[in-house]
Amino acid sequence: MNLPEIADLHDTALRQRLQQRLDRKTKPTGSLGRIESLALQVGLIQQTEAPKWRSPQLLVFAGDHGLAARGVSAYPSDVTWQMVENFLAGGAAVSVLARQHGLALSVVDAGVNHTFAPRPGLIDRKIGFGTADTLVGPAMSEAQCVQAIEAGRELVRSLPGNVVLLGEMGIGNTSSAALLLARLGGEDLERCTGRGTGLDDAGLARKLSVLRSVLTRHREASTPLAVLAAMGGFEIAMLAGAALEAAAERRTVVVDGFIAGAGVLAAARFVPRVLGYCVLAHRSAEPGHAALIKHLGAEPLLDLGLRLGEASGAALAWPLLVSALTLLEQMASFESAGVSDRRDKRAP
Ligand SMILES: O=C(O)c1ccc[n+]([C@@H]2O[C@H](COP(=O)([O-])O)[C@@H](O)[C@H]2O)c1
Ligand SMILES: Cc1cc2nc[nH]c2cc1C
Repeated sequence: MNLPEIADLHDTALRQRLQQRLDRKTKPTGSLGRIESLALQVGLIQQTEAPKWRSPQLLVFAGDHGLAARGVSAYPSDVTWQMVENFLAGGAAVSVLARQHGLALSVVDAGVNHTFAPRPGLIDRKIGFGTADTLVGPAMSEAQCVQAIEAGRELVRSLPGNVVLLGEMGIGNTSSAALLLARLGGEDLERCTGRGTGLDDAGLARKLSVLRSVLTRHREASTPLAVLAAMGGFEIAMLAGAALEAAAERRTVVVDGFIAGAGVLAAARFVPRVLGYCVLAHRSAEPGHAALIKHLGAEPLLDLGLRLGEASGAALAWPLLVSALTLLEQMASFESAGVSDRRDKRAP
């Protein structure tokens, strides 16, 4: 597989200049908290003291999962294609948020078990009509997995802009994400597995038992590609490819929730530097996300109890990303505003 080169972000001189620029703004040092580290990160990604957003692209990768037939989700697989129709018709949460924030929304058919009529906003990169049942064999062949990663890369290459917001849709994909986290992150499966779309206690116990058997079934899969092929999904592999290409092109990568994060974890097992380009939009209510966030090494922007997916958290976080760069650009400095930057020596 062809993997892209991703530059490191260790330009210490630029980091210092960005930090100085932030520190000269009319505010107590560091008082804009996470917004400041965000502006600094994006400045390093864009290699400038004056970063700007251009043509943000909201991408929702959709795919079906053979394992869904095992009762690991509260909803049937048909919801995947039905929600894709809803995204395109403008009625889903992400459609509303994309409209509200003026974000270009593309829905990518990575492998939904349905044939869609072509239309604007729908990108056909179908690898298959859903993955195979990972309990009986690999979800996809390694060749299909490479095809999905490369399709994600090629897709980003074809889009304008310097920031992508990545999300997904796929009934059963919290199972894939949990399995990837367990195997690629070395976490206990119990810590990685949650209720997804809303399983009850019995459903959660069934899901855990199915996933335990899947992990045993694929205990021999050792390379990141083998693991992703065995237990991933078409939409997850394609999202991983999109993240890799975006980082290689110095685009900022805004990562939605638990499943999108698992895609980025897989991407990081191929090229670790991808993580420096990622902004985690939010902390998902799916319990495995806490462990995943540790592996991704970044502090999420929002913590709203979201567990929807479809890039809705990324779209909700977007105004914060806009604010970070607008503040860096437009806030007055102590000098320009004539505000004293000396701390009061009388303070204890
Ligand atoms: O992004 C998240 O953190 C998240 C957490 C729980 C569920 N989801 C969404 O719910 C679907 C997967 O849930 P499940 O129960 O079918 O595995 C899929 O379409 C995801 O977009 C998403
Ligand atoms: C209705 C519904 C909408 C979703 N959006 C993302 N995952 C979803 C799962 C369900 C079930």
